[in-house]
Amino acid sequence: MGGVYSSKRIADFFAYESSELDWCEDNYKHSEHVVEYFNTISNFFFFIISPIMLYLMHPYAKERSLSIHTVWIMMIFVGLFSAYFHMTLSFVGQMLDELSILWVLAAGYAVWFPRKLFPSFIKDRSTFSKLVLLITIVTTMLSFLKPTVNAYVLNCFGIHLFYMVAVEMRSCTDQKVLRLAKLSMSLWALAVSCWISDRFGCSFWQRLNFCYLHGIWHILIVMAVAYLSTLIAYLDASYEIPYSLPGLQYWPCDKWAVGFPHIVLKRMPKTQKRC
Ligand SMILES: CCCCCCCC/C=C\CCCCCCCC(=O)N[C@@H](CO)[C@H](O)/C=C/CCCCCCCCCCCCC
Ligand SMILES: [Ca+2]
Ligand SMILES: [Zn+2]
Repeated sequence: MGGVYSSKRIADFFAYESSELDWCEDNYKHSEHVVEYFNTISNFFFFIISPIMLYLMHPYAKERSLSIHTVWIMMIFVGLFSAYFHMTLSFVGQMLDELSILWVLAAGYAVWFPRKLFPSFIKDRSTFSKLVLLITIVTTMLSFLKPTVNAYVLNCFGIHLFYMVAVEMRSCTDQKVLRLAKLSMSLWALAVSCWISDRFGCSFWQRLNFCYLHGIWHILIVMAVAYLSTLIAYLDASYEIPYSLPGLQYWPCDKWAVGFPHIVLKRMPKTQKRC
């Protein structure tokens, strides 16, 4: 590790195009200060969707635990670092982008990983969260060893989440929940196809003069996370706070085919106890 990094100055790690990664979109096409213009501005969706999700999740987080808000607060930083990365294609940008994704995944696992799936030596969520923290710190350090593999490792978490949802849905009969699961899985599959196609099929897309698949991935993945996090939060609420009678609804209108999914608590026990 020392051999790779020691001969470089700090400024080199911040330099434009110092990352080994370069996405399919043409560099400096629209601005001399922004390397990949569409890939940069497509992160705008993180700044729109994150506050909406924070707002929609609030009644559930208030009842369950306010630490749940960490996930969508950290997603704002993912958008920020991702925009910085595509603006500069710098090594620091790449690491900030990838490590912020790692830490948001860690936050998600710490707050939502089902208790019934905890390893047998773990008794409560607080111990599980400490274990997640330890693994995340070690993984953060390992990520500097071979930065080019980081993105593939991160995508493996997507596969794990997909698998967990598929297993959970096998015993589910609620049509609203099944629909949400199908939507999140389809969005994720579409997003990953765009990511892979941009990475490995660039010459084909260049011939078609359409090099925007990575930007489209940004938009689809943030939507997939919005759908998935609500689904997981709903399953969590059904196990952990069943007395609050959680239900699923779409915002702004439940009858529309598309919208932001969120949890409604039909009974607010904490408030009732005080009366
Ligand atoms: C029980 C656990 C619940 C955990 C829920 C938490 C979900 C939040 C997870 C991840 C956030 C993803 C953010 C994507 C950021 C995009 C930035 C980006 O484009 N970076 C690229 C470089 O520009 C980089 O190459 C991308 C690397 C791959 C990242 C893969 C992330 C996995 C996302 C999992 C999404 C859920 C899929 C739903 C399945 C049903
Ligand atoms: Ca490029
Ligand atoms: Zn990106």
